[in-house]
Amino acid sequence: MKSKLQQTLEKRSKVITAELMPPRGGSPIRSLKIAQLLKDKVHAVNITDGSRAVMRMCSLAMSKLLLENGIEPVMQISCRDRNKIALQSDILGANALGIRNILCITGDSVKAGDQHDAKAVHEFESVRLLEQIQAFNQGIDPTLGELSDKKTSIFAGAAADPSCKNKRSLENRMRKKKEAGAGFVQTQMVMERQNLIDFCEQISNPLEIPVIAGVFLLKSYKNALFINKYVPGANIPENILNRLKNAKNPLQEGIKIAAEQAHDFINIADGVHIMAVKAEHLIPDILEKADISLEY
Ligand SMILES: NC(=O)C1=CN([C@@H]2O[C@H](COP(=O)(O)OP(=O)(O)OC[C@H]3O[C@@H](n4cnc5c(N)ncnc54)[C@H](O)[C@@H]3O)[C@@H](O)[C@H]2O)C=CC1
Ligand SMILES: Nc1nc(=O)c2c([nH]1)NC[C@@H]1CN(c3ccc(C(=O)N[C@@H](CCC(=O)O)C(=O)O)cc3)CN21
Repeated sequence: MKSKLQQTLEKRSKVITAELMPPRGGSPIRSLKIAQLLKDKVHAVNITDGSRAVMRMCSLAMSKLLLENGIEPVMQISCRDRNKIALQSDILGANALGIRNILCITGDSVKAGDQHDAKAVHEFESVRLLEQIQAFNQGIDPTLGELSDKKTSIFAGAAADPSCKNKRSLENRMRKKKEAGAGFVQTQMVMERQNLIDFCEQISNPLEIPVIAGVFLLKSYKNALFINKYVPGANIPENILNRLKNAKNPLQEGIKIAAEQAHDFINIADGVHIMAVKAEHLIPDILEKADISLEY
């Protein structure tokens, strides 16, 4: 059975996804309460895997907990923390647990995080991870020819940054991801609409790969400066920084900016992915202000 995300993209309807960071502790209760708020507002909830190289509960466990609560997960897998045997076993385990969507990413350097002495593995990068999922979906065993206990059925996605200056390298990398089986692209937070338009027109549309555009809630001017400094690939421009700096209520201004972007980007791309770190409860408000919903 195909995931809701895959089915929606295949029938060319717009998708809405939201990002949820797993808990920093042993209890999922708080995160699940937030997930409940998103339940009927998005097609799927994306669970990060040690994003920014900061420790959190594993994406596999949190994705399974979402499934148990009737919410479709997109499990992120980063290649930073596990060798290929561990990555392979997590893919098989995710499939067995009913997780149908996996977002494959290379993973930020441990230097981006708060445990700089952690060992980075990086045996695979995003394209090799996608190739591995494609092989499992075809029933191919890494050493024995054929998987003895059935193939997997995973809808794999990739990340991309439409603001990447080197368009040729962006296109080459995207083509490799498509060839490796990527069925969708989730973008880095988009701050300049023209970058998204160019990416869709020049790269993703010709490759026939659907794009879910990243929208990131900036909670304040200080938060935007933090994101620019600590999130690799983030580049929040002057005009947005100034809006936050001059706003009487910066959080409301951030919600307004995110809503404007979501409203705009959903018509450029195939959907939007809303990220609101430590403020996921505000996602329904952003969607309402953007005037978009599941039936958009
Ligand atoms: N090892 C290799 O074989 C190769 C490595 N590279 C380099 O490795 C690095 C990683 O490249 P890729 O695997 O293409 O990166 P990736 O597939 O993990 O991510 C692509 C871009 O998406 C953004 N991103 C990261 N995490 C994201 C998330 N959770 N949601 C949305 N967007 C996110 C980042 O801006 C990133 O640059 C790059 O610097 C690339 O030039 C490039 C070619 C080959
Ligand atoms: N390179 C890259 N790595 C990522 O992990 C990533 C992206 N890009 N782009 C899309 C989203 C954005 N991500 C983010 C962005 C910000 C925080 C962050 O600010 N985390 C702080 C919390 C700050 C707060 O309290 O608001 C932290 O301490 O973890 C975490 C993940 C994860 N994703």
